[in-house]
Amino acid sequence: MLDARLQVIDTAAAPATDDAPPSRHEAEAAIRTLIRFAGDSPSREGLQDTPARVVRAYEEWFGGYAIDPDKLLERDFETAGYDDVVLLRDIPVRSMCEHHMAAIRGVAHVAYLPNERVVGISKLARLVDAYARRLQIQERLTCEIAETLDRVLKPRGVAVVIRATHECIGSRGIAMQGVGMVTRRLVGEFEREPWRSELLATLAT
Ligand SMILES: Nc1nc2c(ncn2[C@@H]2O[C@H](COP(=O)(O)OP(=O)(O)OP(=O)(O)O)[C@@H](O)[C@H]2O)c(=O)[nH]1
Ligand SMILES: [Zn+2]
Repeated sequence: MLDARLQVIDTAAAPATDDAPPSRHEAEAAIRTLIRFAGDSPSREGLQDTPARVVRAYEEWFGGYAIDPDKLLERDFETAGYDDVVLLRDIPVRSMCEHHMAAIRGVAHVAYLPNERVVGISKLARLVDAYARRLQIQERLTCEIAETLDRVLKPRGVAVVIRATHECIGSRGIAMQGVGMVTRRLVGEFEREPWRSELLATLAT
């Protein structure tokens, strides 16, 4: 009995390393701390369920860590002779900036030049989402999408362009709404003419 009690106390007191995933209980306690930091009371009726809701929301916003992006591209198909650009436009980007944990919202355009194999277009949108739903800077998000598609599918070229607004600029700090950031990563034949100009012209329309 005493041993069991000591064990519980020991576990609770065990120092968590920075990288170890916390329990749900610890995550909810952290939200209660932030509510108090904001100046409100976590025991107030309207806030009582908020820590559990926020933790559930985190599981959605950061669900990308549980996804293996390579696996998304595992199933491919023959091109059936198609060798021109495949471009999926306006894929919604819902991410979080790693500096402020504030929302990044925008769209991604993902293009590739097939090399005998193509993937289902939903997989391109899933690939964007898998990397977006992590703590990100826009530059890394852009590169990770392009490099994964290049490495796994091995097409002749890959291009990823992201246009997004950052809530950390819109609602705090410099507090400027509507400032857009554009990033792009061109790989393989898209780095060179004629595909480079063709792609950029297509995206401008
Ligand atoms: N390059 C890049 N910067 C980003 C991104 N998201 C946010 N930032 C910037 O990251 C920077 C962090 O700079 P710090 O000076 O450490 O943070 P801060 O004091 O909150 O900066 P301010 O936002 O200028 O008040 C800020 O300039 C943000 O605008 C991103 O995706 N890419
Ligand atoms: Zn930020």
